[in-house]
Amino acid sequence: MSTRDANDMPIQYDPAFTLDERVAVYRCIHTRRDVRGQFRPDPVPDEVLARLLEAAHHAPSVGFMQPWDFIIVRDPAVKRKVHAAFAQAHAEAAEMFEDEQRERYRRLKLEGILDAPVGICVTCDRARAGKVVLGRTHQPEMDLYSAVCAVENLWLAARAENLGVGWVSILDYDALRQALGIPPEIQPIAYLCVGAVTHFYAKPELEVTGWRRRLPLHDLVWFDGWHKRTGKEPLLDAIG
Ligand SMILES: Cc1cc2c(cc1C)N(C[C@H](O)[C@H](O)[C@H](O)COP(=O)(O)O)c1[nH]c(=O)[nH]c(=O)c1N2
Repeated sequence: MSTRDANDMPIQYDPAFTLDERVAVYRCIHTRRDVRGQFRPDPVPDEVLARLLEAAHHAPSVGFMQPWDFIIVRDPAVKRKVHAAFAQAHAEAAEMFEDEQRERYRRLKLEGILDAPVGICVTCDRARAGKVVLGRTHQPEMDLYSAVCAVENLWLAARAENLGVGWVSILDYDALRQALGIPPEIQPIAYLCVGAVTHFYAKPELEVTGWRRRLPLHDLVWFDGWHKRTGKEPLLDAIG
């Protein structure tokens, strides 16, 4: 079998996923969880961390911009700075909810910054590929979305490595910049707590605690236009 196309471009030699591989990919997607309170202190070996970063670095990016950097946080003193930034934002956030919901918010565990053996901050260098970027000409925020794609790749790879990841976004960007020495022109995207876990929950914690339920996919699918559906589409039956 040729490994080059008619234009001499290299092609994938064995492109089809086997059934087992396909099952594994979907299992990874469906069992990935946001982990907050179940971290174990065991260090994450460098070769595993390297695989997670490779996975992140192979995410799609607008114009192949690869706008990300990855700050690895292991020093407890640095983690404490990030945690202080979280505590400040968390207190402010609680005030934004009303009455009974505020109390419920306060009871939620929403980060594992000090418990997780590693933190990874994913950032976005918005100027990395110059002023005019292929694919970003009309949607300037595409570089930010690209960095988020890297986060998701890392999150899924971590699940496949049996590691938990928790995204902490209850953080003021400038406070996070200060804690990690991130220059002002670099946009922090995600602070991720990463590590081995005691267990993965079967469902999102926000679902189990009654904060919010998973919406039926059936109600979110439309055809050939916003909010168009006859109700007889076989795809909707297939979704269930
Ligand atoms: C952009 C973004 C930002 C955050 C999150 C996610 C994403 C995508 N999530 C996790 C979020 O609550 C979680 O993904 C959903 O509740 C669904 O649960 P599973 O991820 O399926 O376990 C999250 N969780 C948390 O405890 N503290 C946080 O600050 C955040 N921030």
